[in-house]
Amino acid sequence: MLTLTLNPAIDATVTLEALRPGAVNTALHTERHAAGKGINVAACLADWGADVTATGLLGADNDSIFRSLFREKLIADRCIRIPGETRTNIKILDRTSGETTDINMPGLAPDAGAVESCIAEVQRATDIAVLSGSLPRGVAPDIYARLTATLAARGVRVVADASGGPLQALLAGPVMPHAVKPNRHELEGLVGHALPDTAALLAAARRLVAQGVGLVVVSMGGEGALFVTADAALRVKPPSVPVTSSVGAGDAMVAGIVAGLAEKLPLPALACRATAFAAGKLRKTGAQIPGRAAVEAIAATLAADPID
Ligand SMILES: Nc1ncnc2c1ncn2[C@@H]1O[C@H](COP(=O)(O)OP(=O)(O)OP(=O)(O)O)[C@@H](O)[C@H]1O
Ligand SMILES: O=P(O)(O)OC[C@@]1(O)O[C@H](CO)[C@@H](O)[C@@H]1O
Repeated sequence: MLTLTLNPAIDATVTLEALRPGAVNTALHTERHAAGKGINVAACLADWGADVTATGLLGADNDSIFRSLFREKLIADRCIRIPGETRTNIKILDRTSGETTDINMPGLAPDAGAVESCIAEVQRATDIAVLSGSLPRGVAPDIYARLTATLAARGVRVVADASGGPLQALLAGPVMPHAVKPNRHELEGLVGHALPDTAALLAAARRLVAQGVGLVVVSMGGEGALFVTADAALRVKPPSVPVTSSVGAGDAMVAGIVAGLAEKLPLPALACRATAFAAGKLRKTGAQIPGRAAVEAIAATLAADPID
């Protein structure tokens, strides 16, 4: 399996006792991780034991943290290097409220040649390709739609985790992805209005399925996720686990979906596995899951309940 991250990031996580805007805040602790949505998915899949390739666009001037991650987790590095530094995104963890504040930078502006080289790397995918995250400046919003058309024509299943214009363009495109994982906010952005309850989220997910998306997973943070196909709609409530950082929980869930699809799991088992991947990640900062046995143990405690 292969993941694409056109706009990766180094996540600088800053832990504070309590965030006070407008004041001098003294950090308790800081950590830096190689990240970005597709890189996070690759890291979780590698922890699961999957054979995974990461491609995307990395700034050549600060790629050592990514090289270390790829080496440590045995992820095949097919990322294109471009001049400059990969962006650093700030993640502020407030210990008192438990909330995270994200400050995401725009990232590098790659030239057309680098994007084309990256597109060529994506075409090496053989089974499942994960297209994740925002696009760097200057990249056309229909890139995920175009990639999906060429990948699907070769029988590669596309799993997409996008938002805004790239998600709109993907779902307006001629070929639907195999699976998408919008969070509540991303789905609201797509349909253009609030989705205040489960019934509204389910109706929006069903419209995407009717359009041809095989599996729509709507993630709802601490409220769990909906898993919707043409045949079934399930809800999985997350286990109650201590949350160190929810950054990348959605990416861990995407990794769990991919692992489930790769093994052709029936929908209830796939839904529990994806939720277990996310729960396993929550204990740690950075995209990582605790390993196969621990994730399977979490999944065994979960239930996928039909909804309608
Ligand atoms: N506070 C939490 N408590 C329990 N489970 C959580 C919590 N936050 C997230 N999860 C689990 O992780 C899944 C994905 O989370 P979420 O909906 O926040 O994804 P996301 O918005 O895509 O996240 P990100 O962009 O940070 O990766 C949820 O469906 C749930 O199973
Ligand atoms: O700019 P994007 O691609 O939307 O989001 C980037 C990002 O917030 O997503 C990951 C968490 O999902 C982080 O590792 C990273 O900083």
